[in-house]
Amino acid sequence: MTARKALLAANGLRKSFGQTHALDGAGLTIAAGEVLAIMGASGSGKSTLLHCLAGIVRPDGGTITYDGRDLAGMDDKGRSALRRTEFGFVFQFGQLVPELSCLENVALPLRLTGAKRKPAEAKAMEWLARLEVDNEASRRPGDVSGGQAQRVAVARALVTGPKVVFADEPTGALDSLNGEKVMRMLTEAARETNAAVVLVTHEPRVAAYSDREIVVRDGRTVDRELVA
Ligand SMILES: Nc1ncnc2c1ncn2[C@@H]1O[C@H](COP(=O)(O)OP(=O)(O)OP(=O)(O)O)[C@@H](O)[C@H]1O
Repeated sequence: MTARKALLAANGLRKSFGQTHALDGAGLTIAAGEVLAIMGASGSGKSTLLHCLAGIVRPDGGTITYDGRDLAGMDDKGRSALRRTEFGFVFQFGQLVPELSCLENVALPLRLTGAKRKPAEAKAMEWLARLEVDNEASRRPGDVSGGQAQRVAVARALVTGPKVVFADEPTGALDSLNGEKVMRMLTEAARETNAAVVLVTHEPRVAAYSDREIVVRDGRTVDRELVA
């Protein structure tokens, strides 16, 4: 457990899909700026836990508090506003809009919160440069490599200055060299901006970029240090 104040805290989370109990009492805390890895076997409930924490899925039971607010009890509108303004997302595949250029993709979250095109694209360009993909700015996601596309996705997740970045197997489709580069850049940028990162992965090498690891087993969470 961390001694720092929790930014995001979940307790006793339960979520079922029909007869499947995906979450069965899961809980965790994450502090501002902390990088937390959620590990566990396939089907153990990692993604469901991340989706609940990010306000994408509403749990059947349990509590989620984000920055003093009751996230689990918020309506769809409140949760979607929170996702737009406070959270960033990096998934394994498909999060970039194929019809837009890499630059337009990174500028999009800013445009959705009302920014004008020029300042949004200027800021997007800064983030593309930071992730070393500014040369791909005018290309479409389908015309760049998988590793480059994932770095564009990281730029898009961070451009709004989120408090929490949710990353679900962000390196799952990459070879190990590109995976390490994405992880290094994601965690460095998050640390510089004091964003917390909730990282779902089954790869120890990816989890090694975190400050702390928890393991999900049959829908329950266990601190890695307590696992034999
Ligand atoms: N939308 C859904 N409908 C039905 N069952 C679901 C749904 N989402 C998850 N499940 C089930 O809930 C359980 C937990 O799934 P979850 O995706 O959270 O596991 P995971 O640990 O992320 O797995 P993986 O590492 O394979 O992605 C699994 O048995 C899964 O089949």
